[in-house]
Amino acid sequence: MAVYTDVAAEDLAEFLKGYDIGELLSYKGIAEGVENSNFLLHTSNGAFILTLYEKRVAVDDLPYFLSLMAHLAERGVRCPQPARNRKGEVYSELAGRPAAVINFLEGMWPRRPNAVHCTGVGEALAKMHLAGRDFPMFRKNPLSVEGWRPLFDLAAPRADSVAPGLQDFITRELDHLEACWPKDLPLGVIHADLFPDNVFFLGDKLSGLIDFPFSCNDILAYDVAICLNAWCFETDHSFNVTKARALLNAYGRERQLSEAEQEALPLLARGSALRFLLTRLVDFLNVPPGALVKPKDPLEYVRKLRFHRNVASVRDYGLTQAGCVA
Ligand SMILES: Nc1ncnc2c1ncn2[C@@H]1O[C@H](COP(=O)(O)OP(=O)(O)OP(=O)(O)O)[C@@H](O)[C@H]1O
Ligand SMILES: N[C@@H](CCO)C(=O)O
Repeated sequence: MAVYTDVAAEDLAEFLKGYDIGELLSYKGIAEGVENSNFLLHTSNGAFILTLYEKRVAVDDLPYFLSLMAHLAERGVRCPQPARNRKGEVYSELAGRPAAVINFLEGMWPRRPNAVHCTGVGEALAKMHLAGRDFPMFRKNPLSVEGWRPLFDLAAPRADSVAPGLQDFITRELDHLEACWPKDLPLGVIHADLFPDNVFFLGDKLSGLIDFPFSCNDILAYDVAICLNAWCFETDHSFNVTKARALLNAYGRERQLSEAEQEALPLLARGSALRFLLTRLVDFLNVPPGALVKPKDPLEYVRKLRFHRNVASVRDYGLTQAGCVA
């Protein structure tokens, strides 16, 4: 359960007096997520989510992703909206952390994603990329290729305690990706963490996207690669090409991937696998004492990375050749 920071009832009640969202009736910590502390609030006006932003979220970045959520919603992308307090601010401070209240989104994230879910996420991702084209703010991705080595430095000395040879494996991968990372692919606003637990469905119909603190400006196809990793592998670690084809097809119907983007997919997927391997490894080695959180398995992403290293062409992702979908 991700509650790193506890909130006393009287502090929360005081904090909520600054908002016009009703009287606090109840609240509880949410048993999901690993990054931030989340609480479900019930007030006399309905249900809300309170987030206290933790280590990976800089206060200066809050206006970017809270404004992005408003921008996307105005363009038809379903996502929660930040509430404004009586001073007009979308975030303020609670229990010593930056905190925001957003509206509760109906739906459930899929515990066992199928090809229909993958179609939904491919379509929603492309629509988000298109809706982000006129978003005026800019945020560089701190977890893109330049950010990986500093992250690795935090974990390298203890990496082999997680799996023998891991330090060497990551070093070689990092050297390769830093040398070959693509420079000329289309850029835009990306979600950067669109995992199944961040996409809600009502039945088979996608009801919304959540969790924007990693959103930033980066290579659009990198976001597609993140989704391939997050949605298209089975629990036995095998790659499911039917799901990948569904995701890529649906994405392509809204925003066609260029030939260069398709050719770069295996490399982008390797990079995305390394990014999540590294953040998971750092978290695994540094669980804060007393935090109610179950760290995610870094080695899952070693397996995914190995898969992409052996990908010979985009056919392995369900694409017949650049520009055509099988
Ligand atoms: N707007 C919302 N409406 C309904 N439930 C929400 C909403 N936002 C968050 N949740 C609930 O809180 C859980 C954790 O939220 P979230 O994924 O944002 O946590 P996180 O720790 O910031 O992220 P993560 O570990 O996925 O990066 C979600 O799985 C969901 O159950
Ligand atoms: N989605 C991430 C955690 C939040 O960034 C992971 O599964 O490693």
